[in-house]
Amino acid sequence: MNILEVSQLTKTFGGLTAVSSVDFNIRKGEILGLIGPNGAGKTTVFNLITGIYQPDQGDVSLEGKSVVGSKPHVIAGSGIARTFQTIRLFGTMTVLENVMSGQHVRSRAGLWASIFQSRQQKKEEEQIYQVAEEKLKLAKIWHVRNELAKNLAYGDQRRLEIVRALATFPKLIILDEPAGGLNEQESFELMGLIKTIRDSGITVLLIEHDMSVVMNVSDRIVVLDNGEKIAEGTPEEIRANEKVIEAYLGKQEDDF
Ligand SMILES: Nc1ncnc2c1ncn2[C@@H]1O[C@H](COP(=O)(O)OP(=O)(O)OP(=O)(O)O)[C@@H](O)[C@H]1O
Repeated sequence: MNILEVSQLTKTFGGLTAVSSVDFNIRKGEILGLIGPNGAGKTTVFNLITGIYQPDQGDVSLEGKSVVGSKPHVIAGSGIARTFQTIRLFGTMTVLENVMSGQHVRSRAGLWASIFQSRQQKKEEEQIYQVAEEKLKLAKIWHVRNELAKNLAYGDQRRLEIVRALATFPKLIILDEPAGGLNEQESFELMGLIKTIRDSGITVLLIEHDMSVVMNVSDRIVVLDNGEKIAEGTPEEIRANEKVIEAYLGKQEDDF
């Protein structure tokens, strides 16, 4: 069963076709890797899925319902969470506060309730705390919950970003280059976290340059080149695919 379906997706910028009639599906519960050499169209696809760009043609549907035309916050609210290439944490808040603040937008207690600290609000506050605790433990950064986010090691900051996204109960999480800037050990830990997320029932779309990470964690991989899908398959199939090898050899041999 598919959670997300991308069909005939096309986006042009002036005379340049950044994404051209791209089709792929993400199955419920899988880790799908989206890769391609520089300028292949990965970021554009990502922006089309999350509603930052509108496609010129084609469709994106979440659980059978088109999200094209919806604002990014509406798409986020319908169950697609994302992380950013650059870190966007609240540096002067603690780790725990960063996660809890992300969930407050979803809490139901209104203005009167907050003024009078109703029982309902206390209950919600407790639930928010419990979710934050559970997700921080999952990402193995619970022990630094009282540190300011800006004081965390780089790898932990990236994990915290993922936790913030997880705490909004997404059906699908899109990770945008999560291994960027990580050292080998941190990348290894990240791979473990991505698999743990999938095992907890959340579908993952992974957009990533680091080929060893993509090959290691993805159940399936979609490859873009010059805005077009050139291959789709298991990591083994992709590794042996002539078109993929050619696309990478022409551009960034070292990555492959
Ligand atoms: N806002 C924009 N305006 C004009 N051209 C754009 C815009 N965004 C992307 N492009 C162009 O579209 C093509 C695809 O770019 P995109 O950023 O989606 O590729 P990418 O696969 O994410 O590349 P990278 O791995 O380098 O981030 C490139 O030729 C790029 O220059």
